[in-house]
Amino acid sequence: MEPDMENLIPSKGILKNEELKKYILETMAYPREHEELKKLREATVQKSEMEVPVDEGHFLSMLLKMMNAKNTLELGVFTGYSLLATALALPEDGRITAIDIDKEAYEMGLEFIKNAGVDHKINFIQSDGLQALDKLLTENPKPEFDFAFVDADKPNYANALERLMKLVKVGGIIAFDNTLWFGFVAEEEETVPVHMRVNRKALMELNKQLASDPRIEVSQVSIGDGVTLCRRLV
Ligand SMILES: C[S@@+](CC[C@H](N)C(=O)[O-])C[C@H]1O[C@@H](n2cnc3c(N)ncnc32)[C@H](O)[C@@H]1O
Repeated sequence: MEPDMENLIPSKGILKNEELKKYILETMAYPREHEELKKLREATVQKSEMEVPVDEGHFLSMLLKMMNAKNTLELGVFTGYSLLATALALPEDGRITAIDIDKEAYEMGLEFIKNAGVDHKINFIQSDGLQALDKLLTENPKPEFDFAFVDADKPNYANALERLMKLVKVGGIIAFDNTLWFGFVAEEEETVPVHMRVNRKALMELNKQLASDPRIEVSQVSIGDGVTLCRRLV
């Protein structure tokens, strides 16, 4: 094995053409990025590059507005880039239940969410994701969410799906982030950095499962790191 295969951190996202990535960001994404999203992104870069890319933020915003989404859920908040993009897209009386095991990162981003004037839409729950979903199901077993964005631990995506099939309304959308995992889902395992193999395997299994699940309509969107939209049919 190559010595750097253990720790290699590949370029973010599935688009391998750096010039095209730059073109998309510079012509369309950055010019329309909300000022507080930009500040949040710049503050976050110093911590890690885990947030959704700018063009994906626009995509989520457009989708939420097209759906007239009002009540949404997010699993995996980090410093809150996708959360702030969602909060800005929802109407004044919109509501987001945001779950993350890590409160410190959320609190770092909260300053920008407050400056954007949308913090009143957010109910942050510090918890393990599946535990929080189980609690929500016990408290209110009726489906209540229009949209759920899943961006937490990848090996639990399939477990989250089963809970979200009960929490998201029929006709609502469950969106899974990173489903193309840097493009590694289409590469041989030996070429994948060792620390990225567990997630690759989990996401490949999930993609297979989603493709044949009759309870949902699916669309694999090749943006960012791959987003799979699942529309609940039954
Ligand atoms: C990729 S980041 C989310 C990025 C975020 N959507 C954004 O746009 O900035 C993944 C997050 O999932 C959280 N996470 C990981 N495992 C979790 C678990 N079991 N339960 C809840 N949150 C978890 C991590 O703490 C981390 O903040």
